[in-house]
Amino acid sequence: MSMIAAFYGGKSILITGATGFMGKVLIEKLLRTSSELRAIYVLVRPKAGQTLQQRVHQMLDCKLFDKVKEVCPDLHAKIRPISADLDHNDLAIGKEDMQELLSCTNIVFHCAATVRFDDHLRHAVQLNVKATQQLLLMASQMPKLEAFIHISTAFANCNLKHIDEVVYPCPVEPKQIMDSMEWLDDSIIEEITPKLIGDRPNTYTYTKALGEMVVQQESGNLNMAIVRPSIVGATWQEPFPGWVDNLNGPSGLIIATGKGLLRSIRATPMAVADLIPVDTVVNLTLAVGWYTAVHRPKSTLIYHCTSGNLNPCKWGDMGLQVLATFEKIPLERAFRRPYADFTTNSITTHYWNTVSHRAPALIYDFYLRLTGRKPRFTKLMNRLLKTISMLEYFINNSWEWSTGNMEMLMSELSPEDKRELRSTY
Ligand SMILES: CCCCCCCCCCCCCCCCCCCC(=O)SCCNC(=O)CCNC(=O)[C@H](O)C(C)(C)COP(=O)(O)OP(=O)(O)OC[C@H]1O[C@@H](n2cnc3c(N)ncnc32)[C@H](O)[C@@H]1OP(=O)(O)O
Ligand SMILES: NC(=O)C1=CN([C@@H]2O[C@H](COP(=O)(O)OP(=O)(O)OC[C@H]3O[C@@H](n4cnc5c(N)ncnc54)[C@H](OP(=O)(O)O)[C@@H]3O)[C@@H](O)[C@H]2O)C=CC1
Repeated sequence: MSMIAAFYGGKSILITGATGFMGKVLIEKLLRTSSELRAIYVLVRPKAGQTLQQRVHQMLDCKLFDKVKEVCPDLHAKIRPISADLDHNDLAIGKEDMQELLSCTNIVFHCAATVRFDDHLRHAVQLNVKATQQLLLMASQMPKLEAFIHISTAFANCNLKHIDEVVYPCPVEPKQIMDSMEWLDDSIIEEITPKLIGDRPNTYTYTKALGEMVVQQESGNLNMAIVRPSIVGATWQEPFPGWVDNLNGPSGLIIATGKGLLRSIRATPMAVADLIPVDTVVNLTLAVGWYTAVHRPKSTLIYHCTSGNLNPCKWGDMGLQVLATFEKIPLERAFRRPYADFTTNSITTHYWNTVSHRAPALIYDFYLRLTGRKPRFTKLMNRLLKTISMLEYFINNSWEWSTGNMEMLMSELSPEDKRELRSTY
């Protein structure tokens, strides 16, 4: 058994964001490789009319957990759902649940966040800043806590071209931002949001940077680390290649290309596409948890989980690979033959959006109306173009992330654990 997997044996682990894309892969890896762990507490909010037990059962029923069920038949017993809602200042955790979390938790992985780029600043601050502060307060009352791992994003400081593994201060202190959200009304917050986020593209990257400042300022004596993944895509190898469960980041646009919906996108083909498979992010995150607990660094270390300076790929190459893949393995019921190209200026982008996106959607919806069916392509195309407008910033810029801490961590790993992590770089 790997040194890292053995470390988690007997441990009680608290995961926020467990029902999310990364959270599911984190749980799967822990259960598959450290089945001797004591318990995984998952903070889950009741959603879409489902109880948290129903949500957890539905989560464990997905294909991702097929392999785990072979090696960890009692996986349902290992998972302890805890009702919580990070939209509430007290996280809406019941008294008894809170007592158990405080008394038992050895490791915290804080993955929960709003990852929407267009979230209202009030909500983004609540989830990505205030909830982090609340969890740090909880962690400070955990006598058995060995490590608290905060998942941020490599784009928290995307307003810089070169980003080191340090926490960069934001112009306004997180406490002032959180306090102002208590009394400003939504319309005023909307008015001042552009000034507050400054040269960051959205509330997501801004509030992830604020969350890092809270970790730095309010972690006290906690044994902390921050992991900054870049653009997280489908699984590379574990538990099987190609698993993804959302349309975020590249996934939605790749599928839209395969369906023949996306025909052109404004991108800089020579810009670095810093993509990282979700299982690599999880492997690094578990290694960070182990290293932080065992070696107890003197300060909060930040680890860039990025590929750009170790195994660079350009958007142009990625686009060609996407098209070649769909040539070989076409998606079912495609709207058109997959073909897409990059545009590099606003005029050609506007032209191709009209000719290749809006017009065909209008024509097809007209046909659907004529044949008595509900039109839907114009709405879908508008959403796709809105998504692209949000993502364009990230595919027309390049960043350089230092990876000293990540490479130091790799040097501390056993050959077996190193192989798991190096499989991607
Ligand atoms: C030349 C060849 C080209 C080949 C193509 C390859 C191009 C790849 C480009 C990849 C670019 C990737 C850049 C990513 C950068 C991320 C950087 C930061 C990473 C992080 O740290 S956080 C994780 C990333 N976060 C996100 O990606 C969130 C971004 N999304 C949003 O913020 C919202 O989805 C958005 C964009 C504001 C849209 O909101 P909204 O209109 O409200 O839509 P919903 O999200 O509610 O979804 C409504 C509806 O649409 C479906 N949907 C969502 N996304 C997509 C999509 N990308 N494509 C198609 N359809 C999509 C969704 O399923 C919903 O459907 P319903 O049926 O449920 O209504
Ligand atoms: N995906 C990516 O490309 C990248 C992600 N990251 C970071 O990784 C982490 C996980 O991201 P990812 O898995 O993609 O995100 P997802 O959107 O897939 O998951 C977000 C998780 O947070 C939970 N959550 C959201 N709001 C609440 C709430 N009010 N109360 C309780 N839980 C809540 C969600 O629960 P529910 O299921 O109930 O909605 C879900 O489990 C985030 O911190 C993100 O910033 C960093 C870099 C890249």
